[in-house]
Amino acid sequence: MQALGQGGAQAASALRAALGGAGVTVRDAAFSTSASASASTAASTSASTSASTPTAASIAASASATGFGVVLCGGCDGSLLQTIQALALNAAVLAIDCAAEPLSPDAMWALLEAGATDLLPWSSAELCAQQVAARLHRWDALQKLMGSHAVQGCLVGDSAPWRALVRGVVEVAAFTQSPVLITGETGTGKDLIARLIHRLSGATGELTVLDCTTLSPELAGSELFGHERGAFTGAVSARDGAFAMANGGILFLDEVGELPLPLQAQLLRVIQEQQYKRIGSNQWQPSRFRLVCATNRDLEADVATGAFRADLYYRIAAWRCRPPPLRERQADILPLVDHFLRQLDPQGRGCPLDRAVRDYLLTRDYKGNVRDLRQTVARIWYRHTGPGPITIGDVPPDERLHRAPAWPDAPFCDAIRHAVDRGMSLARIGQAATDMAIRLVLEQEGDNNQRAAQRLGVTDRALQIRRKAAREGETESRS
Ligand SMILES: Nc1ncnc2c1ncn2[C@@H]1O[C@H](COP(=O)(O)OP(=O)(O)OP(=O)(O)O)[C@@H](O)[C@H]1O
Repeated sequence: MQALGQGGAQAASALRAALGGAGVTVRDAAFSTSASASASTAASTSASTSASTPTAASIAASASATGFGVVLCGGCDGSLLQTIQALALNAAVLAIDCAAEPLSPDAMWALLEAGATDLLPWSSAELCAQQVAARLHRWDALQKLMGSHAVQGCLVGDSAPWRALVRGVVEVAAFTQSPVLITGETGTGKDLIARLIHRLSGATGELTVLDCTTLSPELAGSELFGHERGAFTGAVSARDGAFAMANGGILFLDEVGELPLPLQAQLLRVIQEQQYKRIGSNQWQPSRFRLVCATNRDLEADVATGAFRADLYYRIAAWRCRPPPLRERQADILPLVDHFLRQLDPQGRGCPLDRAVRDYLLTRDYKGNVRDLRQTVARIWYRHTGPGPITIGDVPPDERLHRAPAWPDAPFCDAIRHAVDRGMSLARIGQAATDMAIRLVLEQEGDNNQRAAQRLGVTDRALQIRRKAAREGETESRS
């Protein structure tokens, strides 16, 4: 372990040189030296994200594309966490622990929570460079895939929770062979995600989809295992089952939570042994498939009650993902509306919406999530005729029942009444409402100032100033 201290700049410089040897292009090498003995050294891959703090020496370097950062940490303090937070807004950040004493687990978690994507211990410049290079190349490949038509053309959405989900899905699909369990409410895109996993997995075989709700006990065996001719009455010819069809590809078990217990046992055996027998045959047939399952049930609760086998659950849930419901990613509503309108338009151009329709679509409650939104858009589109934007009159009469209640609504009035009764001034009430709105939107947008400002209808700079004032206000009230 090399302590950075006063040698921080040299260590960063050695790493920078070694990164060149490991195939990473260092784009910028602006140093600012450490002010303290236990200096942190920050290396960022993007010139625009180079940052130095009073306790950090920094270099800026570049992997290949933009958007990667490497931060050498000689300790962990508030200013370093702020540096990482700032870098993480625009870059995937790799932190390297170069402290004389290894960072404590709490400090490591703090770095990850501040936005570091990964954390490595410092060993030597050469080994670190290889580790950094491997991660940057992976992140670069991941970023390219995320921007590819295969992903962008099918999964619409740019909100922070949606992007985090897609990043995880793309990574597990393209770089592992892990089974995937997709859980989530109806209409959140589980089926689309399964199809995306198949496209990115590099599997040569087909995507075989089996809806477990349609598996009747009488037919399930044949559906899964296939049968020989004459195996039972009505088996006039031999037939392949799902395990045969999925060989070399992906078996997608939709609504896996509905699988009856006896079939769960049979499925487990096939997964473990990677072979099966057709009904009416004694011969084992090999089948290698990747398993992707989806359900809107709480399978862990089903395991607890015994409705779902624990051993099967841990087999199918090696990697889990949960597409968030639409209410947790409202920023995706209008892009989805636009996508569906272009799909509906025979010319593929889509159609603008007037403000009232936009507001209606943004505030409506979508119990069926994206499917519900798509159907709503289709119903409005079919009523629309002639040139010009879609107007509020195009919303079908029965749809209007879903209109969100007028705002400010009763809970809002109650909250204000409560504040007034407690003797709050107008200025204090206004400030609290503004601070709350900012906090909520920043949470939803993963602390991205630019997107939050856009949603709140203020400039980037204005939001930064407000946030700074709020932080200063908090510090004052604490002291
Ligand atoms: N991110 C998205 N981008 C574009 N279309 C989407 C997206 N998410 C869902 N959809 C569309 O919404 C509809 C429902 O999606 P999907 O069938 O994948 O949901 P699901 O979660 O599998 O639903 P269920 O649990 O009811 O089977 C589909 O028409 C799908 O194309």
